[in-house]
Amino acid sequence: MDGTTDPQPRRYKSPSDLARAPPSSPPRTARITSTSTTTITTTRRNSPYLPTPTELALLALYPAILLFGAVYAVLSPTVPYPAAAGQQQQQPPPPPPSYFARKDNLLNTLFVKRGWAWITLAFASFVVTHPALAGRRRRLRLLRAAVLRWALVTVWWVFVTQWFFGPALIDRGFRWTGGKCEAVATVVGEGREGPSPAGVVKEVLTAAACKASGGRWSGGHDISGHVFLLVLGSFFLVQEVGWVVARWGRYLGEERCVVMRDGAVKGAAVEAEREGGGRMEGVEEGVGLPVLEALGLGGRFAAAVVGLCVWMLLMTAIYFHTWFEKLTGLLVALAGLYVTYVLPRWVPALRGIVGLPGI
Ligand SMILES: CCCCCCCC/C=C\CCCCCCCC(=O)SCCNC(=O)CCNC(=O)[C@H](O)C(C)(C)COP(=O)(O)O
Ligand SMILES: Nc1ncnc2c1ncn2[C@@H]1O[C@H](COP(=O)(O)O)[C@@H](OP(=O)(O)O)[C@H]1O
Repeated sequence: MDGTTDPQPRRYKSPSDLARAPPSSPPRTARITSTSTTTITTTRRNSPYLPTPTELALLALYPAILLFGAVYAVLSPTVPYPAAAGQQQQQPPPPPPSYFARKDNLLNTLFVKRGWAWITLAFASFVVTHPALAGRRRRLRLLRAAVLRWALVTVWWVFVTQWFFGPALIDRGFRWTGGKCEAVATVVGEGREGPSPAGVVKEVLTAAACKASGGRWSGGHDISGHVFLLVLGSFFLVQEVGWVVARWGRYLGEERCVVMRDGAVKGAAVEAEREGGGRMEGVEEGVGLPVLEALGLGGRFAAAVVGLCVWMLLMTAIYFHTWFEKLTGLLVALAGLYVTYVLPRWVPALRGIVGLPGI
């Protein structure tokens, strides 16, 4: 079809018409159609302020898993509900209803408890080996931005679970909501060991220190660290691997949109090409490859790590915490993901530093 001879009145807006619209306008579903004498490519314009439809569909899996776990825990006769309630009673806890309800299950001790190291390893093996990230100039630029995004999510993981200028945010949140370390049996440490009356409150600032001193961390809102880490880590890998492979193999007909410095809204690839970095020069083509092959070894390793995260998230959803603690774990992870992957789409200065995966 020749785009120059169109007797019909125009039913669509041109890219420049759409770009001129104020950035605060509601998410658009208009189609941008660019024509040449030989091909027509159609791209859906998405809001730069929100994840794309595919990203939203993937993100929706997380609350769906948490909801499924909560419903399963209520309906299953073998799962005591709420699972965390056992921690609040003096009696010995009931036997675990399944292997994965045990805190010492192998996947928990070897995978989740070292979760950030696994996620980092999967990410590193993908970015170092995947052919889509080849090409001299491209490689350096893409690697630098990818490592900066890794640093951003890693800082968020550190602040939330490990250290935030003192106790981590999870520990601070627990104390802000009235939580305390109660002595339950014996006091260990400070050179003495002996019985301590149950219920005595000890001045301890972190869950780990409380546990180490033989106390029980109780009374506050305990954001689920597992839900936080598993959501943050798995979606980080989905972003870093997914966009690179999807663009390389042209699996997705959708594009992330970005706000340019002049306020115009454009497809992310258009911006990259303008700056001379979007074309995959010197990069082996991935079009037509089955997805498993296109992922490469590093991508398959990352996919396996994502699979384990999803499985362990389901186990946490069924056997641990209250639904509200799991919900806050999810929200805190989503906040970090938004800042790393969506904020740069509408803040050009930030995009100039951390870039977008695959662009
Ligand atoms: C991306 C960088 C590219 C550089 C390439 C270099 C290549 C390096 C190759 C491999 C290095 C892999 C090791 C990287 C280390 C990165 C730093 C770490 O992640 S070390 C920390 C490991 N620890 C964890 O992962 C702990 C995870 N656990 C938790 O956060 C918590 O236990 C919990 C939140 C899951 C639960 O809390 P709890 O109180 O209930 O236990
Ligand atoms: N999927 C899972 N498998 C095993 N244990 C889990 C788990 N999810 C959460 N837990 C345990 O439940 C407790 C609270 O988890 P979190 O706050 O990280 O979500 C932690 O116990 P411990 O801290 O005693 O190991 C953690 O190990």
